Amino acid sequence: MMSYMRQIPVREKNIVLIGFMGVGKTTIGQLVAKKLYRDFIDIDVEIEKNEKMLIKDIFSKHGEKEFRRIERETISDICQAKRCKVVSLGGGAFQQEEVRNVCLENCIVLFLDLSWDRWKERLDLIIESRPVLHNRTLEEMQELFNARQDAYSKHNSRVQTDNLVAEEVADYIVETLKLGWDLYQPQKD
Ligand SMILES: Nc1ncnc2c1ncn2[C@@H]1O[C@H](COP(=O)(O)OP(=O)(O)OP(=O)(O)O)[C@@H](O)[C@H]1O
Ligand SMILES: O=C(O)C1=C[C@@H](O)[C@@H](O)[C@H](O)C1
Ligand SMILES: [Mg+2]
Repeated sequence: MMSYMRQIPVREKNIVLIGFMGVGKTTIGQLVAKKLYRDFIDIDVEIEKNEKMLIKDIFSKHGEKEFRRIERETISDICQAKRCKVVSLGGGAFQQEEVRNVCLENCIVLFLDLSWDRWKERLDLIIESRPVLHNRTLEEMQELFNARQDAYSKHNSRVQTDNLVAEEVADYIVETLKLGWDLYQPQKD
């Protein structure tokens, strides 16, 4: 018997924002959702709601490995079960192959790209609530930033955000969507 792949129509696909911590996934995701009249889901917020704990407390009480398990399952469930959402991932989520696969198979994955020099200027805004940055020197943060770029390169489209405020990035995304995406199909792992 023939089996058919269940195809999700492009306009119903969730839009997933990826990129390093602090590039603006949460801020811009909220704006894009509003402009497209879609619901917004922030995976970090979802995890904190479900676990009734702050992420930094999950890290300190249960460790990063357990956080990554919860993160992977949360993303997998949402990306397969939901449609028409704007979803912002946490900055480390795309390091996991299973997360990359479920997002790229079911959603439109959009990479928010920010240069290291611009990122450094945001450090004070985010450091307190991002346990992954704690106890790291600036050089070690840069190593992490560089090491993660390979995973972020698996996307359907990229926005360079260095010279744009959040509202401008969101407008750019919405305009591009209206005009029709120029989507790449990244190589599978
Ligand atoms: N385009 C932008 N220009 C200037 N500041 C921005 C921009 N986007 C976000 N910010 C600021 O940078 C900080 C981090 O943004 P945000 O929390 O949205 O990042 P994130 O990518 O969701 O991080 P994480 O991966 O840790 O969840 C916030 O204080 C936000 O106001
Ligand atoms: O980049 C990371 O590894 C993280 C980013 C945040 O969004 C949170 O998901 C958590 O603090 C880990
Ligand atoms: Mg965020």
